[in-house]
Amino acid sequence: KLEILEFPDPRLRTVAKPVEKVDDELRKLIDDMFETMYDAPGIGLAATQVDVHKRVIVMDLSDEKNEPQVFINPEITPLTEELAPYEEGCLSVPGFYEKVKRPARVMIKALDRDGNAFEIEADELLATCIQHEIDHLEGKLFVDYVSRLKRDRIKKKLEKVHRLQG
Ligand SMILES: O=C(O)C[C@@H](Cc1ccccc1)[C@H](O)SCc1ccccc1
Ligand SMILES: [Zn+2]
Repeated sequence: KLEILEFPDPRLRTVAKPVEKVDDELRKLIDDMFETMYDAPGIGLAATQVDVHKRVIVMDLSDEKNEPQVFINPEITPLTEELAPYEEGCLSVPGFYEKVKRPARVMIKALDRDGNAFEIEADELLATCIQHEIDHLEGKLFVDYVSRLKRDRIKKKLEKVHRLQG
């Protein structure tokens, strides 16, 4: 299992670099990310969250936890101006949930775990989750979409928890 960085850790603000080579070493990272995500548990995880600054995302939205999806060097294009709200959480901001509005339908182009290019259209939870994960690769967190006041309160509460953990 890999350790998940927690807000306000400045390493979460790193902009991830594109993957050069989809090789066995990268596939080992991907497998470790899936193990970490399923254990958390979560439905998505970006490499940034485990302090690896490469453009790699893993996701599994299925109830049975048997539909793993990998997005390497993802590119996203909104397909509508319509925004859809969702009560988002984040494994890097444990215990906090805030309403975030994001484009309701997006096109995603990425490489899969074998390095093959693919393109999918996403809506609903898939659209929300992939946009949340791509934000991580840009060093952005869902708390960046709430007021400074709310964000500072969340920061103070988590800093206290981290102090108590020693
Ligand atoms: O990136 C993460 O931290 C994992 C996120 C992914 C996510 C955030 C917001 C909306 C959808 C997905 C979550 O912590 S995974 C936990 C979860 C499970 C079901 C629905 C929403 C979030
Ligand atoms: Zn997150």
